[in-house]
Amino acid sequence: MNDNLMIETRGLAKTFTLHQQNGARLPVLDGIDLAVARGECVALTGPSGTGKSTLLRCLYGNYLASAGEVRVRGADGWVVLGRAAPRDVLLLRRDTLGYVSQFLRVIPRVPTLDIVAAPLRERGVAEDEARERAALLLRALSLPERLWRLPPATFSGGEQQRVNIARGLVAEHPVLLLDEPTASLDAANAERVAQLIDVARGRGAAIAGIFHDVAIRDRVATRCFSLTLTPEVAT
Ligand SMILES: Nc1ncnc2c1ncn2[C@@H]1O[C@H](COP(=O)(O)OP(=O)(O)OP(=O)(O)O)[C@@H](O)[C@H]1O
Repeated sequence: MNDNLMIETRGLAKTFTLHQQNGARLPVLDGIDLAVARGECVALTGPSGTGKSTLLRCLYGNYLASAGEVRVRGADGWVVLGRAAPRDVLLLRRDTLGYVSQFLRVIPRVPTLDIVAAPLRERGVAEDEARERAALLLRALSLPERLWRLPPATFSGGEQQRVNIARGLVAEHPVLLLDEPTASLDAANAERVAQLIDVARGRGAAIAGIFHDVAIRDRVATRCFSLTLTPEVAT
């Protein structure tokens, strides 16, 4: 097996069962074999509704596979997400799997700097160092320093997205899952995020992401993984 592989899916399928719709079944992913190695940034591509976000959520363990499996290389070896104990999935998320969703989940009254530093503190990094590293990232993302002491609830969409990215990148997880990390950003800020993605790849992170903006995708992705509509959805 390739020593550099960090994520692997084998025959992954995901079908949603819609309980509110008389149990209607919606097949979204089928037979997905995806492998992402250290230093790669794989862009998930395909038309709307082909399951790009669903695939990312399966890789994070938010959605369980209907068939096949998702494996992630944790600190102590491979973990099969569907079979792992909840505690092991939490440890994997703390130490290995970073996820940057499109929108920041705002925690009332917590200042921006603490929101960004939290993943480091959860891993036992001392308060001062955690804040220093958080500040470095916020500076790299050009978030004005006057905002760092404020909770981000009232920030603009682009400011909130940069806080979210800083929080997702700060712990330098070996695997990064990025769901449209530049969707709300102007070109200059999108380029700053692209530079941070390059830095993460440079330290050996394995990255899978959704980048609707073709220019950004071409800028950051080392290759594309294309999804197509499953036959049942296409008809
Ligand atoms: N939790 C869910 N329950 C039921 N159906 C879902 C759920 N999540 C996603 N779907 C369905 O799965 C399909 C794929 O959705 P998904 O968001 O993964 O697509 P996508 O390729 O990321 O789309 P887009 O490019 O438009 O964001 C859609 O038809 C969606 O309605």
